[in-house]
Amino acid sequence: MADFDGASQTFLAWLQQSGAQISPKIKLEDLRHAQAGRGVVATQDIAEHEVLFRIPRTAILSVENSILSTEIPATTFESMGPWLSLIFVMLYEYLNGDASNWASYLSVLPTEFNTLMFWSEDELAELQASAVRNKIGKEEADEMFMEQLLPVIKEFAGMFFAGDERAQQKAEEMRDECNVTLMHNIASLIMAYAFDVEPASPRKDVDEDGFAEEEEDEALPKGMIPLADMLNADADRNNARLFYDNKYLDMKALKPIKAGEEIFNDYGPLPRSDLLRRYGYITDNYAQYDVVEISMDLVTDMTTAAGIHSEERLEYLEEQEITDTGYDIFASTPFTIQESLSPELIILVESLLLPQEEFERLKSKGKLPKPEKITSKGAEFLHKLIQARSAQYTTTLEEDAKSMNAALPVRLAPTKERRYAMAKAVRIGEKQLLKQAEDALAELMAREGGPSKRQRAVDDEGDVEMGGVEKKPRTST
Ligand SMILES: C[S@@+](CC[C@H](N)C(=O)[O-])C[C@H]1O[C@@H](n2cnc3c(N)ncnc32)[C@H](O)[C@@H]1O
Repeated sequence: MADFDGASQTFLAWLQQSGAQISPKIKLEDLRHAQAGRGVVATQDIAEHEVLFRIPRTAILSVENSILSTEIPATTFESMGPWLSLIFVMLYEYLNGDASNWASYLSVLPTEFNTLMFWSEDELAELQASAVRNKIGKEEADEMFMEQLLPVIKEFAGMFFAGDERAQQKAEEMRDECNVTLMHNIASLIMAYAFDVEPASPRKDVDEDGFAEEEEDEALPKGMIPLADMLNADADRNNARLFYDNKYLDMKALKPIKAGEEIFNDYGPLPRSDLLRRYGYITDNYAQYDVVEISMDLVTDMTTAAGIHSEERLEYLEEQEITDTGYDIFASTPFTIQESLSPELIILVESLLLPQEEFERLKSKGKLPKPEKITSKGAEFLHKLIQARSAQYTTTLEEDAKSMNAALPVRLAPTKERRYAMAKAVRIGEKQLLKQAEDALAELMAREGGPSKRQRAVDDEGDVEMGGVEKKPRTST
């Protein structure tokens, strides 16, 4: 406890010496009793728009501020991209130990994680058929470290190991398991802590609210922003946000905050599966963003079994940017097919069900079936598809509900039990979405007069112009 609080105090003192201004109305709190590490808490009432702390850009742990950027060509960083470049720089700072400018900051960052990357096989198995299991990316990261990071470390070994005469040998030793683990730890830190840092001079490509396109955010340099990254998050409890200025970054209150309340940043509208993958925790407040994915492989199996698979039609749908590796069902309240079912999936199914003549007619006009008009055949097929997706999970929703252990709150359970419980909450959320979709489709079929009784004739009003599909963003991969 003393070490933990001592490290917090040393960190805050270092940050202030580095030019940060921290409001006396906040403190860094030990929230380990709630499995939330450190967090920032108000010690006095705070008004809306009040600045909670101000961090100079020079204190950001980034490529730009690292000594490596003065010694290593910009093209090397460009070829590595923002993520790998920051791993490279953080690795350098970690290996520098107490000599690093950021040593006091690095010592308050965790060395153990609950993110999916670090789960054992039996823990991951509790997620059952959740698509998030295919998005952990451990092997891809290993490959990136070996094929892109190690060659750069070797090339600049003299600089990276600060003139050590064993520099080349040390660069070779970066392949060792303990060093690869360190790379994974740093990558995990970046995933849960780093910010996409807006440049000092404002960009032209932001919208009226100051937000950039997602692809442009991806190209932004990543940086570790001390203290800004000590804020936890909990879906709709967000009460603070970081504002980018020329020389400083200001964390400001978005609403009045009472003394004793925790200060929360916004990690985004993440489904609980993704929250677990990136941040290693979940809360019920994120259930509103839950998603279940139906893979294209399953769609292909089912369309083949139904005798409606058509390469020619899939090619056309690919040209129209309808096909994907998977299709999401989103949470909605109240649940509706239109809000929750991926329009691309509906278009795909309806296109494969069309009589050839009808398909040819649409194709010749560059059109697609309308996603808001589901035929009875379409509903019947989607219903079967959803049942098949549910069957991919090894237990049913009812079985999960029966074995729910209410005795111990998730946040207090020992690590393994907590991971099991978090995985179970994720898979239950996904199964609930499937059940809601199944029920809504069954209702639609009943309304339409039973399976296949009525098939909508596609006319000119029944199709959409190219590009007329409003896409919801897929969950990140
Ligand atoms: C940006 S950091 C926040 C600071 C972190 N609590 C610490 O001690 O370093 C993100 C990490 O904080 C934890 N976290 C954030 N919000 C949380 C919450 N509402 N409940 C539990 N843990 C949370 C998770 O471990 C997450 O990966």
